Amino acid sequence: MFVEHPAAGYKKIFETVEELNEPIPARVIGVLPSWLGGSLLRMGPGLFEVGGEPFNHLFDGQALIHKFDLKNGQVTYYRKFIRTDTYVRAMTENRVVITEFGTAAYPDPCKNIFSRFFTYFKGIEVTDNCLVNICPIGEDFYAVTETNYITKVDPDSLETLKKVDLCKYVSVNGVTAHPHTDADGTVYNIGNCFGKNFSLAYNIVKIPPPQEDEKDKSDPLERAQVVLQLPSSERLKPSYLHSFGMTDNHFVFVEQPVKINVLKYLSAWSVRGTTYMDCFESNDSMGTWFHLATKDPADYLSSYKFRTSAFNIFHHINAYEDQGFIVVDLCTWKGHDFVYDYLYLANLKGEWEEVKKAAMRAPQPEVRRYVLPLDIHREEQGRNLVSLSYTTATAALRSDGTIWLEPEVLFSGPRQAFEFPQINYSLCRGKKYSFAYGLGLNHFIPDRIVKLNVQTKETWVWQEDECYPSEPLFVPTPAATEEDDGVLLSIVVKPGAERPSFLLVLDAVKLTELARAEVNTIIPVTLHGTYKP
Ligand SMILES: CCCCCCCCCCCCCCCC(=O)OC/C=C(C)/C=C/C=C(C)/C=C/C1=C(C)CCCC1(C)C
Ligand SMILES: [Fe+2]
Repeated sequence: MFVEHPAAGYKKIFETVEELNEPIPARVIGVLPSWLGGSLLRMGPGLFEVGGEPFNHLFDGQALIHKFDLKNGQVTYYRKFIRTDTYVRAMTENRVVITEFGTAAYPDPCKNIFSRFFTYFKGIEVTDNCLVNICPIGEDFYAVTETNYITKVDPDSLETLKKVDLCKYVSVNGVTAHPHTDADGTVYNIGNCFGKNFSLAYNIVKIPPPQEDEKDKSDPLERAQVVLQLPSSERLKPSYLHSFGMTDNHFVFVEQPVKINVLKYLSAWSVRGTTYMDCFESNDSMGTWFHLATKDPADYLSSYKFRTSAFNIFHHINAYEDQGFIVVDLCTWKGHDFVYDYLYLANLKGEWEEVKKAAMRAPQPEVRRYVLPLDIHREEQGRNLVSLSYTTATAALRSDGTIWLEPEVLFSGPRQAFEFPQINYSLCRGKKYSFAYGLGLNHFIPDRIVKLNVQTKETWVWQEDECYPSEPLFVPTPAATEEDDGVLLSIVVKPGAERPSFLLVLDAVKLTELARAEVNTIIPVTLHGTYKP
């Protein structure tokens, strides 16, 4: 049975806060591991209205960067708004100037009709509101959303350094906020590309790391290149993509039935009041397609046509190769109805009974394992090709040459999502693993931290009354010998408390609390982040 939230304290995580002029000290309760020194950096929305106009969607608020510094058992907290064009112009003109994900900008009412006409047809002003994640590329840190604009920030001072247009380096319209990084520092990402003559594709981008022996100080982005193009299931409608999978030798791309209508997108900007959200539509017949490619050399495995029933997919948990199979663990939402339709702030900030009612209609979450055979023979039609002893996931070749996948359910609860997944990334990326950590969403409200053993399905939970946590990041103990030897870091908001937010430090083995570092300010919802040792 899930926890009820009749006091609706979660509303507080969707409210505007001010940035800080300097880091503030936190009060530490409990004992921080002596080895835990570094910075937890996280991104999220921090300004939910401007000039009296509200931002409508969870992904519209202006990007706020947060930092908890941990050093010698002491903790400080700091936050700054990123000086994106979107933010600076909103502040200067005291209105929404650039259209956000679910909020449209209107022409300046103070300008005369001719100047308004020309601003209107000046073209697309794509948002640089980098509220989704902060990612290292080489020695640099970038705050990112999913457009072609990323913003370089100083991870110490939180100053905004520069706006970077990825289109200047590679052919993409945007990339995900979830790149993968190899052990040698190579960064991979994937993005939509609306090429010339409407040739649509998903492009995989590779950014090699700085070359140490050459004392290479050049910008790694200068060496970025598209290494592979994956085809789109529909000519003018690429699927929305939020993350992808990477094993030691393969890329996994899951093409979901949530589509971007490119014609609508390109014409949207001349239709007053249109937002990115208006350009999505569901394909109710394609189901979900899996695409595989080899990594080095990057090559699309076009003869494998993996299909399954419709689901939304935002977060890959992990993927790995085992005995000729690719195992893909995903946080799914059943059906083709778009989950983002349920993330308008008016819904999330409702009274508890309304929040529950709205979530009843939304797609239902499930953590699933899919298994893709790499070695397929024509004569094997109809029978299950998956021979891994530890999974019930199946794959069967059909007469039309496609391979139909059925998943193994790793975690399921009605309207109880295991989302914002994390793993021991440095040890387990692309490899067989046991543990995933996630944020528990109760009718979309984050109210617990969950650990899931993906092999046994055992779960562990941290939960406290009136507490609203965020994505838990795993930090390994130095020289750890076990996969879960480390801590989880999560920012928790407890609205009624004397100090209403804290950095929570959990022992990742059983999710027992080691320490919390409390601050005297509300910290609004954060989406993703990184730990900088
Ligand atoms: C932390 C708790 C939050 C509380 C509720 C959360 C519920 C979540 C349920 C599902 C999981 C969803 C995870 C999504 C995570 C996330 O961070 O998403 C943010 C995504 C954003 C801001 C995407 C922006 C994308 C844009 C602006 C895309 C623009 C484009 C098009 C639409 C088409 C043309 C190309 C282009 C410009 C890239
Ligand atoms: Fe995400």
